[in-house]
Amino acid sequence: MTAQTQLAFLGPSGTFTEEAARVMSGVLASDLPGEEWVACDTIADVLDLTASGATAFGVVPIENSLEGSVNITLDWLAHEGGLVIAAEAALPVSHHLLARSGVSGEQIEGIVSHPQALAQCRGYLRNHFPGVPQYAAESTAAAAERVIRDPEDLAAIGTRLAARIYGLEILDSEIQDEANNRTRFVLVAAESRWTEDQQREFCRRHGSSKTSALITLGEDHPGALYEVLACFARERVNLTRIESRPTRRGLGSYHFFVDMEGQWWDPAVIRAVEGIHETGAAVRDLGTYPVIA
Ligand SMILES: O=C(O)C(=O)Cc1ccccc1
Repeated sequence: MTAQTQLAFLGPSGTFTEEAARVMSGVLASDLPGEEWVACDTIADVLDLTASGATAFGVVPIENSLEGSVNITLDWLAHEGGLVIAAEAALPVSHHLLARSGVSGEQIEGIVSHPQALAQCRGYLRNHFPGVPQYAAESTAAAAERVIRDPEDLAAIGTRLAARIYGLEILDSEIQDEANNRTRFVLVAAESRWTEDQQREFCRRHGSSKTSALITLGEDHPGALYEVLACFARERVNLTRIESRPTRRGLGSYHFFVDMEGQWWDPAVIRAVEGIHETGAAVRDLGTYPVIA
């Protein structure tokens, strides 16, 4: 099996990320490798494997409508480098409470899940399981696996599919605090193999496109961010998201993730990027890609 046929995702089987990968492979069809999918233990493992070329693509969560950014993903993209976004899908996320068969709600000694899932059910857990300890897992399906083998009577928050795969019962369903809970997932590929030509072809075949960039301001001065944003405004490039993350160079030092409508090679985007460089800021292309769901 070569890397060209492999897709890495946050596993084990039964995660939301796997669901997103399945939706992406349905839409992208022959453009995605169908032969071998690799379940990884952590988001960082998915990104490492894909950046190293061991797998052709990776799928990870990047943002949730209730909890905001998945910082591990953003920080990896900023600090490790070598990956670009090849596609995006935003999917509804419903959480369920899963326990071993025969274990009732009153017996639950702890709740385990991915931190984003615990956070998205914060109100429910406060009302129904006050004082019950919560444990973080690398994914919702890893949490379901833990419920099977842990000597304590734990419950996991996870997908219906995880309940089936791991033989757990659904104690309660749709327990997320907001009905309209959505998560954005991204398909990533190594920058060295996912060239601009491939990005152009992918967008041509799969429609609407969006561009992500990482902006690092130059020397600190009043209006530095304003000057950068003015470049987009001047060229009428519409931003759909701006998110700051620490650069790790000390308190008060940030870089900015920006999503925009349009393509990296559009004349207006090219002019905006040139203008940003003139302000002393650095801009890194994180990919132009189709939004498929
Ligand atoms: O843990 C999972 O199943 C994931 O795919 C990560 C995640 C967790 C919570 C909401 C969306 C994605």
